[in-house]
Order: sequence, then C-alpha cells, then structure tokens
Amino acid sequence: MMLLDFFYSASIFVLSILLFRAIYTTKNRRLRLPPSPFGLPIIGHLHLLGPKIHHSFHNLYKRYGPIFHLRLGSNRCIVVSTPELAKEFLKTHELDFAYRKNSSAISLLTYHVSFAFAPYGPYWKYIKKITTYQLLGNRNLTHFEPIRRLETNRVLYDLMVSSKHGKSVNLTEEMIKLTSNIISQMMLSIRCSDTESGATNVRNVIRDVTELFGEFDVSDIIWFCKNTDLQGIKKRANGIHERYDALLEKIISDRERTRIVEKKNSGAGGGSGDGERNDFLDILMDAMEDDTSEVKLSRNHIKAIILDFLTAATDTTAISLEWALSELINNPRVLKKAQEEINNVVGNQRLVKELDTPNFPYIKAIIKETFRLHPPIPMVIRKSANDIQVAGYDVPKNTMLFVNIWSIGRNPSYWEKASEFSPERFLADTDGGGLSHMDINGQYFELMPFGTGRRGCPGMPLAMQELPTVLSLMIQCFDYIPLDFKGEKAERVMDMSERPGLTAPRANELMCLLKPRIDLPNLLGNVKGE
Ligand code: HEM
Repeated sequence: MMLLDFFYSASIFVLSILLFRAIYTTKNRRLRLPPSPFGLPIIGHLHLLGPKIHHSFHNLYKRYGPIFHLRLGSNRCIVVSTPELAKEFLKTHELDFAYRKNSSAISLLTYHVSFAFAPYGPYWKYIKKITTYQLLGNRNLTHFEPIRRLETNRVLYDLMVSSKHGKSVNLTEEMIKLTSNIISQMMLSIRCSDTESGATNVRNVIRDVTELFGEFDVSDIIWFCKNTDLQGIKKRANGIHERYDALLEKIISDRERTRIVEKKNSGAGGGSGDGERNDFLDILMDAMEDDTSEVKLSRNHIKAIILDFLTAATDTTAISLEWALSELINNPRVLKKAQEEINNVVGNQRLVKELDTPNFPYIKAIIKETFRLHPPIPMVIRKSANDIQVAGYDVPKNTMLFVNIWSIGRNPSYWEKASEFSPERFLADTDGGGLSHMDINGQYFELMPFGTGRRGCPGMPLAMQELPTVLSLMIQCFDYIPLDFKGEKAERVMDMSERPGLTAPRANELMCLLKPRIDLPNLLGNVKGE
C-alpha cells in the first residue's frame, strides 16, 4: 500500500513538472530569453538560491554564463555578471531600468510612497532634486561638518576609554552608532544614542526595518500565497510601522510647534525660521507648506522619505568601515603603509580632519579595494518598465534585473589576483598604468558600489566625506588586536564571511583590543563635556 502511495505521488509530481514545462515553454517560445536552468512548477528556480543570493547568482554565472534568466515564484528575473552587460542594461537602457520592485512589507513600512522605490516620475524627480541640491548639496554637507567631527570624536573617546581599561570593543557596533548618529542629526536633529526623546527607539526601528528589507516574503513571490502571511512578515511590518509612525508623529508635531515659535520670533512669513538647523525635516516641511511646489507633499511623504534615508544611510557606511578595518587588520603591510601616509601628511600632533583626506591617495585606494571585495549592497536591483530587447534578448515588462556587482568585483577576468586585498592596484604605477583613474561614481562598470545613473545612490557625497575621514582617524589613533569567538587574542580576523540579506555586512561582529598610537587624551580634550 505504501509503495503504491509513493508511486502515485511520484507520478503526480512528474506529470505536474511536465505539464508546467509544456505550458511555460510554449509561453516563452515566442520570446528570445537568456539561458536558464531547469525550473520547478510554482517555485521556479527558488530552490537554487541560498540565503546569500549574490553568492548563489555567482555560482549560477559560472554554469550559465554572464546573462541568465530565472523565475522566482511568479517573478521573472534576469541576472547579469559582467561590466559590459551592466553597462548595456544600466546605461544604454537606463530609462527602461530606472524602476524598482518593492515588497508588500516595504510598501507598508514606507506608507506606499517610498522615494527609493518610487517609479521614475514627477515625485521621484522632485525629491531627487531636493536631496541633491539641499539635503546632500555642498552647502549642507559643509554645514553638518561639525556634527560629523563631534560624533567621530565621541566614538574615538569611547574607544580610548575602553583601551585604557584593556576592555574589548565591538567595532561593528561602534561604527553603526556613529553613522546612525550622524544621519539622524542631519535628518531630524536628534542623536540615536541619546536615551531621552525616544531617539534610541529610532535606532531600533531602523535596525528592524533593515532586517525586514532583506527578507524574501513568499506571499510576494508565489501568486496563490498573495493574501497570506505564512512567515509573519506582514504582521512584523505592521508592528514596526506602528512604532515608527508614533515616533515620527511626535517628532513632527514637536517640530511644528517649534517652527511656529521661531517664525513668530523672527517675524518671517514662511520657512523654518531657523537658519541654524537646516535638517531634512525642516527642508521637507518647508516643501510641504509651499503651495506653489510642483509636487504636493503630505505628512506621510515626509515620514516615508525620512525612513528611506535613515535606513539607506546607516548600515551601508558602517558596513564599509567594518570591512575596511577587518582587511587592514588582516593585511598588516597595508595598515603600516596607511599609517605612514597619515604620519607624513598630518603627523601625530593633531587629529586628521576632513580637509586632509584628498591628500591620502593610499587610503582612497584602500576604500576602493574594500568596495571591490565587499560592496555593502552586493547587487544593483532594478525592474524593466517596458517590453524591450537588450543584448539580443527579449526582456518583458516588469522583469527584475540583478546586476551582481559583488561577483564582478571578484572576477579574475577583470582583476589581477582578484582574491587578494591589494589597494596598490588603484595607484598609478611608474609607467602610468594602474587603475588610479577608476572612480566609484558609476562611470566604471567594473566597480560601482553606489550603482550608476539617475537611480544611483544620492548619498555618495556624504558617504565619501565620512568614510575616508573616519577610516583615517581609526588608522591614525589605534593599533588592533583581533579577538576570536572565545574572546581570546588572535593573529587575524578569522571569520570573513557575510550575513545573508540584501546588504552584505560581516556575519560576526568585529571584536578587538585597541592600543592607542597617539596622545588621544590631549588631542581629543573633553569631548564628552559638550
Ligand atoms: C558606503 C555607503 C553607501 C553605499 C555603498 C550605497 C549604495 C547604494 C546603492 C548600490 C544604491 C542603488 C543604486 C542603483 O540602483 O544604481 C543606493 C541607493 C540609494 N542610497 Fe545609497 N549607499 C550608501 C550610502 C548612502 C547614504 C549615506 C544615503 C543617504 C544619505 C543613501 C541613500 C540612498 C537612497 C535614498 C537610495 C535610493 C535612490 C533611488 O532609488 O533613487 N545611501 N545606495
């Protein structure tokens, strides 16, 4: 009886596969699609993906070549893994792929009006303009320099105290604390680390949102699960949304009251009335109150855009720092050369400043090399807006595009000694060779950690102010002794693996003992006293 049952189930399974293949193949016969592995009914190629999707795509690239197509449940996807194809899709067909697909959880969390997931249209263009010229424009970046300096000094101070007491430090946590404090002050004029005013709750919400962003929701992928919540993701999203909404509602209401008082005091007819603050909340509230603006913003727009920026800015920059430090610890030769560069330019009688960093070509090369091996966002993910033809293949409307920048960065066809951490490759060599010309602003498709084109990262100017300065200070101020899982001193950072998700942070936090290299108590002064 059991044997009969088995044969019965097996026959149904095989028949359904054949039926599915017949239907799917007929449907696709008219289309010229890129190569594809054998797929299963309903789930398509989901079974081929591990938790680190960019690793799975890299393995599939080795078998199916630089362009292949997959079906993830009911979503059609194209994966490309070479700079040439990345250019073809993201530059030649830029406008066709200037869209993203969002999940139900993201849509719910961002009030259905996210900027980062908005279609390429008037709303996206309007916020992009405000972002480029106001929030992250040169004037505002300069305006917030003292905040960046103060926050960095605060972290250095905490690290110095720990090192004095021989206490281990969690560098991953310290870098996240730093980047979240900087961005929350630029956005809302609050510090995530302050326990009063619910600011720590903002940090917790950012963490929860980032986690949720990285999860695959079956109900978004399998059509007949559309209205279910098998993994409880929608329930969690609802909970986070309520917490975030309550927090932001309070922050916005408080700000409305402050703005009224400021306007009365200054006698101004409009605007924030406070030339000092100039944070993103003020900029967006000015836009909301402007009856002549080209797009009418609501309170929900403001909340959504702030969430977009808080989540996009915090982890990405911190991830770059933790990987750069891990690689430096594991490559003492590189660390020593970087220390020498700083010593030659700045010495040890003062701390590095933002304005020094253009004089650090080697540190700049270290950052590029870190991005090559550890892009914080390992894939540029877009969606096609129309039925089009690219690279000789048909790409139907709504196809998801994955450009695997992690895979491109490790491909020996494009990089000599691809697995080695060697910043020297980005320096000009004596006969004028080298890749010193290769920038990270989206013009070189071999190395594009910030994506490319109109939809490229608007936060790059801020990230590229923070990263070289913080990294240089960490190099100038300390020597590092990594700790293993048991908290014992180790020769090197043993575990260099990544955590699953849409970003690629270290799987395990970076724990170290620090030894100060310079007279920090004198140079920092009483940072905690401000
Ligand atoms: C090392 C730091 C960072 C890295 C590596 C990074 C990387 C990226 C990448 C790869 C994209 C997708 C680009 C594309 O599709 O072509 C992106 C988008 C985005 N990033 Fe960043 N980012 C970083 C820091 C920041 C910061 C500091 C902010 C905000 C201040 C920010 C805000 C955004 C936003 C809002 C988007 C969506 C843009 C859109 O859809 O138009 N990012 N980022």
